[in-house]
Amino acid sequence: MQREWLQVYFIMGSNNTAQDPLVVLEEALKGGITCFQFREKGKDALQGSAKKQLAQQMQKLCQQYRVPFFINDDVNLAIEMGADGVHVGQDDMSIARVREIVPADCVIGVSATNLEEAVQAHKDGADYIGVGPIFGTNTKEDAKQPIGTDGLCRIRKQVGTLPIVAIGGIKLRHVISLRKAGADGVSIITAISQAEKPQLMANTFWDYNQYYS
Ligand SMILES: Cc1ncc(COP(=O)(O)OP(=O)(O)O)c(N)n1
Ligand SMILES: Cc1ncsc1CCOP(=O)(O)O
Ligand SMILES: [Mg+2]
Repeated sequence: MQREWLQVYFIMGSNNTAQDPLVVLEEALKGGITCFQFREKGKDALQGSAKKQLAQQMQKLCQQYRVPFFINDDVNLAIEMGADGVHVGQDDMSIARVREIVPADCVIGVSATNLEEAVQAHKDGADYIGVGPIFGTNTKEDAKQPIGTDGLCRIRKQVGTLPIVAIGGIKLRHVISLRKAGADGVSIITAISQAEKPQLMANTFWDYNQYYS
């Protein structure tokens, strides 16, 4: 995995926008997102073939723009579709089991909500960790307490050069301080999926990251 993939890591499912999610994704891709995660869960989330169809359409768009396509939670769907990566949390399939069943080149991302989980995910061989929530978020109902930029800093000090993406309540104004605290990039749902102009917003996230890189 290239660390740069984590710079502007956009996540979305059909319920994160009032618009056509494919239109929003294409705008975000035009704006320069560096990775995309399909996260279809929560209220009114698509199931079965409807979920798979949307995933396939999104994967195709990502391929057109040469942006890696990851899947959240659903490791079997990721394998079936040949996704570039899969993201699992503390309550999802174990890293060891995921590693056993995915192809060798499939990236495995793991969530860490605190220092202990981060250190354990590093030991267990995660390719990157998603650290957060950093700030308060309304997007994830079961989100843990925000750990702030300080929490991120403490984790960076314990995991060496392991790639880290920060997540949770992230807006443009947070990018520089999160990069300074040791994140390789930011993971965003609402700030892009509900932006008036998703392309412009994605592009500004990209600019801020370039400023730091
Ligand atoms: C990049 C990234 N980081 C963290 C998460 C959260 O994963 P998880 O804790 O499993 O929660 P859900 O997203 O499944 O509700 C993520 N999806 N992506
Ligand atoms: C999936 C996830 N994991 C921790 S916070 C979060 C939600 C992030 O969404 P937003 O960028 O809208 O706060
Ligand atoms: Mg999960």
